[in-house]
Amino acid sequence: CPYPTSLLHIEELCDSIVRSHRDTSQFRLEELQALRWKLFSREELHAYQSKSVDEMWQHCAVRLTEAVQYVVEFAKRIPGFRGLGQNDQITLLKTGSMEVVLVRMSRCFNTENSTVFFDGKFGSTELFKSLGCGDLMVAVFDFAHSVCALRLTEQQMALFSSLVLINPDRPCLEDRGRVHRMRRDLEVCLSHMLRRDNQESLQHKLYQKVSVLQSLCSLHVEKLHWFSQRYPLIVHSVFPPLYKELFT
Ligand SMILES: CNC(=O)[C@@H]1CCCN1C(=O)c1ccc(Cl)c(COc2cccc3c(C(F)(F)F)cc(C)nc23)c1Cl
Repeated sequence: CPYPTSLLHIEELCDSIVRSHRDTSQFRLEELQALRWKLFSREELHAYQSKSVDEMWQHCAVRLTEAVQYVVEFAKRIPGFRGLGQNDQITLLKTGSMEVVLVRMSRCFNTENSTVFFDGKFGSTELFKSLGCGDLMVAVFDFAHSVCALRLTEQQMALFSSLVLINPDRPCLEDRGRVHRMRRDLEVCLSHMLRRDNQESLQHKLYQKVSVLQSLCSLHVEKLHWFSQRYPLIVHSVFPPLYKELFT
């Protein structure tokens, strides 16, 4: 059959996704590099650790919601996303936005001391002790570390993020075929870019990361559910509406 997607279309698609990622990445790499040795003092660490569970969850939820909003903006700029039905857009974001937040967290991770950028400085898992879910934090840090180890360029990160979002296997999609066609074009983009970067070996590593992400995020949703059971008021009153819409 004729090659359905012209090379020009693929190059344009790559460029627009890289541009969207750059315009919606919340923190510029240069900023994060400049701050990477700004660590929390023992007093600051102690202050976070003495916060109550609900206070710390609330603190994180505000940041995660802000990050999700940047991911929503990124998704809206992926060519074809706005052409999907409203329900399918919500379905893809409901399940994929936290996964992209996780992928993006790797940009804010310092593998030399296993710290992540949070509240303006870099902190270790110790910082999140009062959340009461050490296993989730260890999993979040390990994943960020493993993505960091791939040393993705911003272009590769952009395409990887779009592949995480445009997933035709998500449950209850109405027009699965349309998502599948978008996904196929993005896969052609990624392999085109990796060939150009002479890094084809990265392809299967990235697809492996996608499956790790899905298991990790089901753990997250489970934790979030546990938290909303224990602190229903917080989730229903304080959690910003988008967060509630996407994660409850
Ligand atoms: C540069 N900073 C960042 O990128 C992140 C994302 C947006 C803002 N932000 C942080 O400040 C941040 C950085 C690192 C960490 Cl470990 C955290 C805490 O992360 C979480 C605490 C509670 C629940 C989390 C859940 C759960 F369970 F809700 F799905 C899921 C994810 C993935 N992270 C959770 C946060 Cl909130």
